[in-house]
Amino acid sequence: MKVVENLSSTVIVGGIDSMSQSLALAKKPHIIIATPGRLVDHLENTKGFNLRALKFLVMDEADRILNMDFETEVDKILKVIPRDRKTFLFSATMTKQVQKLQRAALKNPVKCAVSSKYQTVEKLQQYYIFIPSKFKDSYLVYILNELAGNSFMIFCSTCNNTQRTALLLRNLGFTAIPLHGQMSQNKRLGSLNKFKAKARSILLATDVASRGLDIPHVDVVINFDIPTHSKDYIHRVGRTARAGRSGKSITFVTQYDVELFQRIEHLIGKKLPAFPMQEEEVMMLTERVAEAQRFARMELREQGEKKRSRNADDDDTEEALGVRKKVAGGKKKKRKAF
Ligand SMILES: Nc1ncnc2c1ncn2[C@@H]1O[C@H](COP(=O)(O)OP(=O)(O)OP(=O)(O)O)[C@@H](O)[C@H]1O
Repeated sequence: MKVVENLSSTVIVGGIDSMSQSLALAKKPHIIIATPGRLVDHLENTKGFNLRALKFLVMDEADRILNMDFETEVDKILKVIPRDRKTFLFSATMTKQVQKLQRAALKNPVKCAVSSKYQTVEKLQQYYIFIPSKFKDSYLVYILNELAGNSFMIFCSTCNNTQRTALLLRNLGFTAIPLHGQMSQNKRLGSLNKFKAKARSILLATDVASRGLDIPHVDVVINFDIPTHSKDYIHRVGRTARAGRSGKSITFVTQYDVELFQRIEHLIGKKLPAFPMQEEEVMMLTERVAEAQRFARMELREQGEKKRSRNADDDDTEEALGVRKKVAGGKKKKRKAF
């Protein structure tokens, strides 16, 4: 209780404004919320800043932080904080590898779990579709039309595919916006805010958005590219059906993804039903989709060239040049366009 009463300030250390962060840290805040890399940067470069008085270390999404991706950063942080502290690890999925957990340097650890196996919430209706890889885009458009009126998060495996798919959908009149690691912090926040404010109904993202985002109005999660690590499935579908609400998830399974999908079903201990579809209706979309694919490729190329020539990050599809107009005859079409 004493700790809570004494809390006077919190600093969030993320993004790139290092100077204002340094000023905030100089005021000796009680709570610092940071990514490991940014924290190490301040520990090494911000005069007078240290963590010698630290009492509590909290790792949210701990399995990710203890992963080898953050090895150097976490090791550096653990070296400069007191051994005598309380450490809390949180995550919907936790690594079983003792070796990794040992890295958090726990003493007499206590584990609290809401379930002994990985479970998704009851109000989440989970489906899969088994389709040929070459028709993925057409099936996506079909599903978006079928479930029109909902808010969607669509997960792709690469930044490039996220950007391409966003352009494709925009060319077809959907209000889609991308979010991925090749976008600047400002652009990412911009995308997120437009989606949060319901100004855009489709957020396309890499796994950068699979954890931690709490946007209550997400109705449907689509795994357009199946997650390679099955635990990521749990985090991705957890973006919908939050806090007692209901939601849907649809996982695209192509001829190349069967094994990964079986691993997901094994992990969640469930056999998923197929999402009902009218194949003939999907096939009727292929021509329009092929045209939009062609323009999306052109836009992607134009954006790449613009970026190279200006060396700027021009990564928001909303700034795509006039190619979209050529598809839509200069007018922005409404959703459920066909
Ligand atoms: N006890 C509660 N009663 C009602 N709503 C709650 C309660 N606890 C949390 N919530 C709400 O549930 C939502 C999800 O909470 P939170 O983002 O903390 O979950 P989480 O476990 O960190 O999720 P994840 O790590 O998967 O992103 C939030 O909108 C939060 O306000």
